Amino acid sequence: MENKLLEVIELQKVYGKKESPTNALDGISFDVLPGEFLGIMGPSGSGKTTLLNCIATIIKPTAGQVLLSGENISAFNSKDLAQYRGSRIGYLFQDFELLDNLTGKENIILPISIHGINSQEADKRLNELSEYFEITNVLQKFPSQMSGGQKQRVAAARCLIANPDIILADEPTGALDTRSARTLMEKLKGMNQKDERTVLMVTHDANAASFCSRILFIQDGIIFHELRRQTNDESQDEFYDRILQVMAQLGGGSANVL
Ligand SMILES: Nc1ncnc2c1ncn2[C@@H]1O[C@H](COP(=O)(O)OP(=O)(O)OP(=O)(O)O)[C@@H](O)[C@H]1O
Repeated sequence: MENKLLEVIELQKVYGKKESPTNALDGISFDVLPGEFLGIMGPSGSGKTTLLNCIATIIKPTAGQVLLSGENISAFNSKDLAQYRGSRIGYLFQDFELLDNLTGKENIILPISIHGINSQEADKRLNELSEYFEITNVLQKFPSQMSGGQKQRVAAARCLIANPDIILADEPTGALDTRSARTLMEKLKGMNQKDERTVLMVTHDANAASFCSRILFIQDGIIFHELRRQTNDESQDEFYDRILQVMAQLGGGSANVL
């Protein structure tokens, strides 16, 4: 049996008061295998961000478990939790979340400056990631002096600097134009293929989703459909067409509904 990197087990999140609860996650369960590029799609309000935030320990689930390499993250003590947040997961946000008063370089190394990784190793990783994401020319610039695409590639380098086990990405192309979105997705996919880097990505965008190896469609906090790319004999364009078909069926005929 293949090892599971991440296991989401019967995860529930109820917001609000007893009289008017919102079941944002309704007992969702799935696994992520090492090296997978897993997409999560679903209509607005279906629980996608809640799911990522429970995995990232930004919010606490009402019930259920998340295991990383077999370890229950809700049982972590504060030291384990800091290590989990700082270096075992990398979070890529839709709106970049760079600090305005730090340069590109300072933003990228922030996670390891906090967690104390030796500076030679840090410089080596910074150089490799900057070249890979084509951001060497913006390392000395502030976010206000960068394009959206550059900001998101700086954010991607920051999320990889501590060499996390898994990247959690919430609508990473949501604030980008089509070309910058494509570049970002090609870079993430490249990382996934070259280093077997595991990615769990929430997206509304069928183009972005077509880079995934598998997609879970969620609605009302549970999985209602799954698509898997037939890697050997299905092109990305063919997979994109299948994603659009599911979106059209499930979204009432419009590919933009999800
Ligand atoms: N802090 C909160 N308090 C109360 N209800 C919330 C809170 N956050 C989210 N919800 C509700 O939980 C449900 C799931 O929200 P969530 O943000 O996870 O959905 P989503 O699929 O990410 O949506 P979108 O695609 O629009 O970002 C929604 O009905 C939402 O209104």
